[in-house]
Amino acid sequence: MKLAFIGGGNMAAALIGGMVKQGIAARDIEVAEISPERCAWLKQQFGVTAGERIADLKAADVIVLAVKPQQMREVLRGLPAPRLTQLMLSIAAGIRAKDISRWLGGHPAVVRAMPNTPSLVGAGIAGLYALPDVTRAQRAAAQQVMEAVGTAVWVDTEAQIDAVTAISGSGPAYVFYFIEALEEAAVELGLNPLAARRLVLHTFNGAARLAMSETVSPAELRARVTSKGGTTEQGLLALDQGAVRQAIVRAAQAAAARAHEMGELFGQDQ
Ligand SMILES: NC(=O)C1=CN([C@@H]2O[C@H](COP(=O)(O)OP(=O)(O)OC[C@H]3O[C@@H](n4cnc5c(N)ncnc54)[C@H](O)[C@@H]3O)[C@@H](O)[C@H]2O)C=CC1
Ligand SMILES: O=C(O)[C@@H]1CCC=N1
Repeated sequence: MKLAFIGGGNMAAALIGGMVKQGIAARDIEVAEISPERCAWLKQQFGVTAGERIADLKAADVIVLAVKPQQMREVLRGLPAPRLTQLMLSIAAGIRAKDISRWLGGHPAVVRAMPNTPSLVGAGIAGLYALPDVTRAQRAAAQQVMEAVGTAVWVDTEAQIDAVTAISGSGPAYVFYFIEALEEAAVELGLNPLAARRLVLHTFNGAARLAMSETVSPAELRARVTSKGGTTEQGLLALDQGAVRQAIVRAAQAAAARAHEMGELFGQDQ
């Protein structure tokens, strides 16, 4: 499968890096990226072709739209739309499939994907949504692209892509935030920064792996750590006093609301 990326920023690099690591040939990936420095970095890092534009866009089986939501309209309006028939796979937050289709002169083959940056290490999770006229083969191609770097799940309504954006698209940032905070605490408690990082990262990795391997709920796993009258109980009490659970729920709600808002703001024609 030949892939053309439009935009070679952070998320595109996570996808491309993950694909190359999984054995997808770098010669099958071409990137259109307006920053010459970024092009040089992409070439050097992954061995892919990168330049201001894609020499033969028609030759790509899938075109991955990986620019910022606010750039999408202008970028799509600049494509030779009537000559393009292949699948457009947009990873942009908020931007609706029908807007992408309209900006491409009524292009029917649009799939929205919401990946995340752990794709770089083959541990991504992506949500997928297809316009009704997307063929079975095109749906399979979209899924294949995302599964090259992790797992993919189809959602039934486009609004659910905003939810996926808030949970797993933005999610790694919430996790990194928690990691940063726990590392800070470790250092304040007297551990050296190197030891702090190792303890925290292994704790996250171990807890995530345990949760994925067990059939019991995270709540049950938490209960198994929490000895009556012990240390964890005091730690969790402080989290509850700080309303951390509610803050996490609010964070996801705020991210989903912004995804919806970006769709409204950047999906308009002027
Ligand atoms: N960063 C993340 O974790 C995730 C990002 N996304 C989506 O991916 C898209 C890209 O996000 P990031 O990679 O984070 O942003 P970014 O700013 O790192 O990447 C955007 C890239 O597009 C390039 N660009 C701008 N105009 C262009 C044009 N006309 N032609 C070619 N390249 C152009 C920029 O130079 C930049 O390198 C966004 O729509 C975002 O919503 C989706 C899931 C996760
Ligand atoms: O922050 C953003 O808008 C993008 C979408 C999901 C993750 N990053």
